[in-house]
Formats: sequence, C-alpha cells, structure tokens
Amino acid sequence: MATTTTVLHERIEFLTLYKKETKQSEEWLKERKKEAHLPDFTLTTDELTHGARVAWRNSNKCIGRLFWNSLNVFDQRHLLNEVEIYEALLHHIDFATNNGKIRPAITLFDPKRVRVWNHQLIRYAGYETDDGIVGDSDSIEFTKICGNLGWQGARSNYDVLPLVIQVDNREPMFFEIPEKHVLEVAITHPDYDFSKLNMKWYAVPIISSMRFNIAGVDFQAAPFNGWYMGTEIGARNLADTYRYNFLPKVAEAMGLDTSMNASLWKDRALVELNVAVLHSYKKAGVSIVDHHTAAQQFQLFQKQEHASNRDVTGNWVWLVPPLSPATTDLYHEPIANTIKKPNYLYQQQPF
Ligand code: HEM
Ligand SMILES: N=C(Nc1cccc(CNC[C@@H]2CCCN2)c1)c1cccs1
Repeated sequence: MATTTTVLHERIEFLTLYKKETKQSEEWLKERKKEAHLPDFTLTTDELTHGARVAWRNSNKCIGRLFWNSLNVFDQRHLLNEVEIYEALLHHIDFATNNGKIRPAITLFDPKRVRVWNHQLIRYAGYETDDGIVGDSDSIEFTKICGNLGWQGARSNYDVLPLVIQVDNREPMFFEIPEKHVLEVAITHPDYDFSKLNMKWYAVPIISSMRFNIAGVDFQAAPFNGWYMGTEIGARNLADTYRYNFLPKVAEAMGLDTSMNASLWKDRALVELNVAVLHSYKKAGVSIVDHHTAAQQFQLFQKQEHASNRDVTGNWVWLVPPLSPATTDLYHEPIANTIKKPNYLYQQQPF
C-alpha cells in the first residue's frame, strides 16, 4: 500500500519524539526520516520499546502511569505460527506473574497478521443457564465463541477461558492455559468469615483486546499487563449486580440489616469487600494497589511530567476510583482529555 501522507506524517512525528526523548543525533534523525519514506519502513525494537512506554504514559484512563518508563517490552513480530504465539503468551503470563511480584509487560506480535480474540489473557467464562448466570457475565458472548470452536467449560463460576489465536484469516485456534500458569487469590477478610462465599479472583490483568497505535501502525495483538487496583475487583468485578453480585451475601455474612437503604448496608458491605481484596492479595504476596495510594502515585506522575515539561492528559471519569472517589485529590482537579500518540486504543471486535 502506498505510504499515505497521514501515515508518513505520523512516522515523522514519532521519529522526532523518539529522537528528542532518547537523545539521538540530528544526523540519525535525518537518515531515519529518509527511511520513513520507503514502503518497507519498519520500526526497530528500540523504537517500539520506547513507543510502548510512551503509549502507556499517554493512556488517559490509566491511574497507574507513574511507572510508565519501566514497562517490559517483548518484540515477537516474527512469530506467525499459532502454537509459537501460544507459547509466547504463556511466557508473558509467567514473566508478568513472577510468583506474585507482578512485572508490567507488553508483547508485540505482527501488526497485521496476528489477532488474539480474548479480552484479557486470563478471564473467567460466563454462561446463561435456566437458573440464571454462572461465572462472569462480561464473558458470555466470548464463551459461546469458544464453544463454537470446540471448547468445553466445566460450567463453574471460575472457568479460565482458553486463549483464542488467529493468524492471517485462518480459522482461529483455541489453547487451554494449564493451571500452573494461572495464579489466583482466595478472598478472605481479616475479621469477618467470608469463607462460605467462595470468592476468588486471578492475580494478573492482561488486556489483549486493544490496539497499540504507533507511527501510523496498529498492532492489533499487543497484550499488556500491570497489577490490579483493589477497587477493580472489590467495587466492580465482584460487586456489580450484573457481574458476580456478592454485596448481598457479604452483607449477610456481616449480619447487616439489608431491609432499608438508609442503613447504608450496601456501602458497609462494599468497604469490607474491598478491605478483604487488599488483605487477601497482600497475604498471598500478589502485587495490588489501594485506590488512595494509586491516586497519590498519579499525583507524583503529574509532578514528574511537569518537571519534564510535558502536559498530563487524562479522562477524569475513568481516573476517579469507584469507591470513595471524593477522598482522592484527583476528584477535585480538572484534567484535559486530549488524545496523544502513540497510545492504546479500542478496535473492532474480531467476532
Ligand atoms: C502497573 C499497574 C497499573 C495499574 C494499577 C493500572 C490501573 C488502571 C486502572 C484501575 C484502569 C481503569 C480500568 C477499568 O476501570 O476498567 C486502567 C486503565 C488503563 N490502563 Fe492502566 N494500570 C497499570 C498499568 C498499565 C499498563 C502497564 C498499561 C499499558 C502498557 C496500562 C494501560 C491502560 C489503558 C490503555 C487503560 C484504559 C483501558 C480502557 O480504555 O478500557 N495500564 N489502568
Ligand atoms: N489494572 C488493570 N486494569 C485494567 C486496565 C485496562 C482495562 C481494564 C478492563 N477495563 C474494562 C472493564 C470492563 C468494563 C469497565 N472496566 C482493566 C490493568 C490491566 C492491564 C494493565 S493494567
């Protein structure tokens, strides 16, 4: 495909940013800009490494950006066989998990020819049954796709979905993730007995459904992980009525009066569920951050960026935590939602 002017412009824009931030010479930029005009122009691993870190720095909905410059980047653009890609995904899971001391990482596959159909590499299946929803309702559609490909789930509340990998436009292939690769945390409370609720969650969130956009190229398969902020699990995944809906059971285990709103039983249950999540991950030695610490870290990120003469952009609605938002300074400050490149963006679902 001929290099359109926009792609050329985006290539030159990125090379100029890269030159400035990694202190390349004027000579280097002059030569590299000439190469940017060639149809077979490809980014180097070093350019991709810095670009993936800058894309994290530019992610407006992310509260965890303080550590943007320590992202681990794996360049796997050469892999074009589903089995080798599966093995690279297992390596990412193991590297990131690191027995609980989670390491933020991203793996980059061939931008045009590889697609991972999962929303996250590790996620629970969801089923619509005659007695209601089993598992994670967010996964119902993808679970059906896996079924159509021949996958059989145990139909429990916590079936780990298979990896679904597509190369070129071949039929996607699914691969089970062996249990030894999946670290999970049982959710218990330091004071209350939540054991009968059988709550648990997986250790490492690895987003595999977004595109990494850099220098006019879209990497459709670029799974990236960090660690969780406790509220994601305790205030949304396990709490939302249309997800695991545990608040009524938590309130019961706490002996709360759930007959009237004004007892604020839902709020009390919510706080203690989030206490339990943070307590359990800490006890299991799995990295996690509470929303107060995360908000303070984001403030430090803003300070650091200003010291580097960069404006900080953000999406206020996503940045404020879903539990006690107004107790964070973030809530009381405006922030511009300008979209910078490179970045991580949404893309059309492959199914
Ligand atoms: C290191 C620990 C990290 C923490 C604690 C963290 C925290 C978060 C949280 C809480 C959200 C909102 C998610 C939601 O409400 O569903 C988020 C969004 C996001 N994060 Fe981070 N993050 C971390 C690392 C990363 C890394 C390594 C990347 C990419 C390299 C990243 C890129 C993003 C993006 C693109 C979004 C927006 C997702 C969307 O639009 O749906 N984050 N982050
Ligand atoms: N802690 C994390 N949480 C996170 C980050 C990006 C996206 C998501 C998933 N967001 C989608 C869900 C589902 C609807 C609203 N939230 C979670 C990370 C995941 C990968 C790197 S950090």
